[in-house]
Amino acid sequence: MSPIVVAVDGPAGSGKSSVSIAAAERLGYAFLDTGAAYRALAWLGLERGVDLDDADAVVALLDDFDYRTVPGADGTIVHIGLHDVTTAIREPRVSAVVSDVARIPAVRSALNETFRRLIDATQVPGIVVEGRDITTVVAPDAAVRILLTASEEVRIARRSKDLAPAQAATAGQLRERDRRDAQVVDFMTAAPGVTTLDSTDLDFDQTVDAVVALVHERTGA
Ligand SMILES: Nc1ncnc2c1ncn2[C@@H]1O[C@H](COP(=O)(O)OP(=O)(O)O)[C@@H](O)[C@H]1O
Ligand SMILES: Nc1ccn([C@@H]2O[C@H](COP(=O)(O)OP(=O)(O)O)[C@@H](O)[C@H]2O)c(=O)n1
Repeated sequence: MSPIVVAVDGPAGSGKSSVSIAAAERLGYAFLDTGAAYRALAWLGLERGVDLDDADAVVALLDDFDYRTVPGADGTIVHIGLHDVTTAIREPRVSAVVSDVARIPAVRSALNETFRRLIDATQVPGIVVEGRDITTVVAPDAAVRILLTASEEVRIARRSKDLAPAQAATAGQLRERDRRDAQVVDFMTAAPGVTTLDSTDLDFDQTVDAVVALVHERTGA
């Protein structure tokens, strides 16, 4: 049977990963972080010294992109081949170039196929899938579709808290990544049928509660 899909989109630092992981745990659902795959491909490109502005060269990386994920205690453990890249893909040097990889249409369609396969293979009743175009492109028929937002100021403050001072991403970097990503997919306005959840004035637990409540409301479960 197809799993219940909870699709969550939103800009950087809105809480998509952390809130989705906690909501999935409460619901007994699986969790899929689609951004991790874009980050892993960008990491591989950097590792191989590929010019990420060269779309053909980036697409060629897909032939040799042995992407594997395993659920971990704090989120997804990401491997490329035998390499554990879980931490490396979150580094600012990857955040700085991931949008270059994500803007290539052939990359998006290949990764979307992977995401749909992973969703179909879900062994539990549901899966929370988070990214930028899940409600609109990857799973537009999802039972629950949420746009998770928060003011830019709050998103930057939340994100800076996660990074070591030496790594602190500037407000400018986050703003620039959102600006470039928004040229490819619209994750700032809710598509028809998508519920906007603004977490600016909600704490973490309140945000998770709101997602779980919406899932119960929409699925009757
Ligand atoms: N409603 C909230 N209130 C306070 N902190 C939050 C809230 N939602 C998320 N956070 C925190 O903000 C940070 C960024 O969240 P994250 O899940 O990485 O965002 P995204 O995946 O959208 O980039 C994390 O430290 C997370 O724990
Ligand atoms: N569905 C998705 C998910 C991520 N992405 C790209 O992948 C990057 C990293 O996504 P992410 O979800 O890890 O980013 P954060 O919001 O966690 O910082 C984004 O900046 C986008 O360029 C995308 O294009 N489409």
